This record gives sequence, C-alpha cells and structure tokens, in this order.
Amino acid sequence: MPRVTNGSVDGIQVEDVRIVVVMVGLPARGKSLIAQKIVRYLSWLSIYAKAFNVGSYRRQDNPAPNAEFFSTGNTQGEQLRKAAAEAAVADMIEWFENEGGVVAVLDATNSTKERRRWIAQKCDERGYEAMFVESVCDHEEIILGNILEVKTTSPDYKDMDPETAVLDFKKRITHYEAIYETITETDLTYVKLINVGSQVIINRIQDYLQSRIVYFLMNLHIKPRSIWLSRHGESEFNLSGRIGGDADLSARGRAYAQKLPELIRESIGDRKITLWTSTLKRTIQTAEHLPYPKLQWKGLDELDAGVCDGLTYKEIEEKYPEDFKARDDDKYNYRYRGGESYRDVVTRLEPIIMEMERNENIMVVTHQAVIRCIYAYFMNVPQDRSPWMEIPLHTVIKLTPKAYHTEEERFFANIPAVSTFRAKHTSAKMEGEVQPELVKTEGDVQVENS
Ligand SMILES: O=P(O)(O)OC[C@H]1O[C@@](CO)(OP(=O)(O)O)[C@@H](O)[C@@H]1O
Repeated sequence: MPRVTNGSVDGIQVEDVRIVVVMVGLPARGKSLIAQKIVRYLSWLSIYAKAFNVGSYRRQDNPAPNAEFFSTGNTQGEQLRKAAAEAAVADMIEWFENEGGVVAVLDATNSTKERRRWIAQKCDERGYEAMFVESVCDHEEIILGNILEVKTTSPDYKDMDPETAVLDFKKRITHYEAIYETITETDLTYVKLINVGSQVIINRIQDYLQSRIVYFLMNLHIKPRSIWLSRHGESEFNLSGRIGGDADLSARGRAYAQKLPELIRESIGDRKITLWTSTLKRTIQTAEHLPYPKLQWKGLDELDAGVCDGLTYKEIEEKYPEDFKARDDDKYNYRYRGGESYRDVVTRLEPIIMEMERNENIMVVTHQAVIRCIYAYFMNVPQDRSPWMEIPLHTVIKLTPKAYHTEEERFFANIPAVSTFRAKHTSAKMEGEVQPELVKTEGDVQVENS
C-alpha cells in the first residue's frame, strides 16, 4: 500500500492534514463507487487513504436484514445502525492515530442533520477536517442501474432471488427518503454532486488537498466508455536494446502501425474516439494510420532516463553500477541522474488522468513506463509492482471502467517484436549485450477481470 503520510508529496502539501470525506446520499446514488474512486486516486498519488464502509460493520451483526430493519419506526434497527457507525468511526480514529492515515472516506448514507452534526463533532474533537460529499441523483435510469448493481453485488442480497431483492431494496430506499435531509448546513464544508458530472455545488473548501479532491470529483462522470492503451510499435532503439531517445519505428513497428486500425476497428465500432500520443516520433508514427482526431501531450513522453538516455541496460550497469542496483531495489522511487523516477511520471500524469476521467472514449499511444503508470491508476496496482509489470509491444489493452472494477481485454497484433522487459535483479552484464528475444504474440483476444 502506498504510504506517504505527512509532509510534501510531489507538490501536494499534506502537512498535518487529516481529512474525513463523509459520503451523504440515499441508497443507490453511487456513494460507494465515488468513495472507492477517491481512495484509488489518492493512493495512486501516494496519499494514504482508506474507505470505511458502515454497511460492512452493520453486517457483522446483521448480515442480511430486510427493508423493515431500515424503517424509522424500528428503534432496535436504528440503534444497531448507530452502533455500526460508531464502530466505523472508532476504527477510523485508530487508523489516523496509529497508522498515519491522511484521508478517510466514511461511506454511509449519513442522511440526517443530526448524524452529520455528530460526525462533525467527532472530527472537531480530534482536529480532523470533515468534508461532506453528497451525491444527489434524480435520473431514474441511473438509480435503477445502481439498484440492479447492488442487487447483484451487495452481500445483503446474496441469498435472495433477484426480483425480491430489487423490491426489498426499493422499499429500503423509501424508508430513507422519509427521513432524508439534503445538506443545507452552511457552516459545514461540503460538495454536492448533482447527477454526477452535471452540477457541483461547493461550500467552505478549506485547503489544497480538499480542493484537489473537489477537482477530481468535478471531473467524474458515469457514462459508459473505454480506454485503449498501446505502446508505440517496435522502434530502432528497442531493437538495439537502447532506452529513451527519439528513434523511428523499425520495419516491424511500421507493420504494427499499419495493422492497428484493423486491430481495434471492431472493438471501437462507431464510437467517437480521441487519440492521444506523446511528442516522440515513435508514438506519432504508430498512430499515423488511425483515422481519429489526434492530440500530442508532452506529459505522455517516456520516463526521462537522464544521463542514461540512449544507453543499453548493460552499459548502464557498467557505467553506473550503484544506480543500476538502486533502481532495482526501489524502482518506483529511483530517479535517473538528471532524469525521472516512476513517482515523477505519476506526478506529471496527474492532469492527464483528470482529462481521462473527464472525457469519454480515448486511445492513448505512449511508452512502457507511462502505460505502467496509467494502468496502475485504473487497475489499482501498488507501487512496488507497477514498474515491474510486463507491457508487451504490439498489443492493445482495452480498459472499461465498471461500477466496482475495471474490465480488461487485450488484442494481440500477431506481429513479432523484441521484449524490452528486464526482470528485477537480473544482471544485464551476465546476459551479455541485451539481445531482446522475439516474443511470440497470440492472435486471440484475452479477457480478464480485475
Ligand atoms: O522502467 P523500465 O523498465 O526501464 O522501462 C522504461 C524503458 O522502456 C523503454 C524501452 O526499453 O521505453 P519505450 O517504450 O519508449 O521504448 C525505454 O525507453 C524506457 O527507459
């Protein structure tokens, strides 16, 4: 788990700040989804964040109550729900105090002023900043979509037949509607998200980290979409095992560029798509035959290898043995002399990730290290693993964000290419000059779920 706590994290000032993001909203308004997205985004930026879902505390004693448990007349139900909230808050405090937590997300309906006042007081007592995030949604279609999602994913309904589950859940919503109070407490810090992506109301945002969370929330939308990621085709530098540079594509790299439109045609269909490349020749040449509007981003350029740019791994190991080892020991944080680390790449990718959240269908043609960072964001890959992931050449990765996971498909062009992957602690010297072997790519589409 990424854990940079207090201090300055890549330009994000989190000194001594502890924030409790308190979700507010009726059931089926996407609160848990928003909570998870906040945690994933902050973790990717190395800000230690965790969601506390009150429902899972309640389930410890009441695994599958029916809708009546949530009715206002049910005092025992009310007490048990309050006890679950208290247990979640107690764990959250423990996490802040003993584990160095920075942002907690309290995921529950928190639907009354009284409950919110109680949470605000708890936070005040300990010097935590409470930031309420209310999800208001009146789009019947979206609510129904969420109800269906809950019915299939919530442990509350795991043994119930689907139709009964939907009816019960709708009844539960009615009970909450009877007591629900939208946020009007102007002394609180809050963000009101109305029909995710269409209107945002903010009140009393206090500091930089809070404003980053607000900015992230403002860019979210829940329209269905996919993201296609591809490395550039094999380059002349890839062939000779050299890193960095601005080389042209090899003959096989050009063949990949030729084949790319056909490889993704069916998967894209008639969707409107924008294509992003880096400013380096190998990505621009790879995108050449794709018939979509194109945008070049400097921020998508490959990790800058500084003084090692243009060298092979073997040459780096010979010239800079300590650096070579240091990079293997902590690849995420190692910064090339005069160049960048993976952590630096994540920082410069942040505005690009924001744009990805804001946009719909996008294809990105970029580089090995950059794809690892983007992939890590969508698939929640921890920092010790992300720089070591294999991202082969001549392969398109399609990511489709779903409510609680991201679906992944891979399309293989079936055009051989060198492998640029070097495993941890393998000496480039021992292997002789890096002689990337040919990787055989498969013709089939492989589908995986996260
Ligand atoms: O972090 P490592 O595993 O070295 O991977 C990054 C390297 O990948 C390479 C290829 O070896 O990227 P690219 O996709 O741009 O060709 C190098 O240019 C770059 O330094």
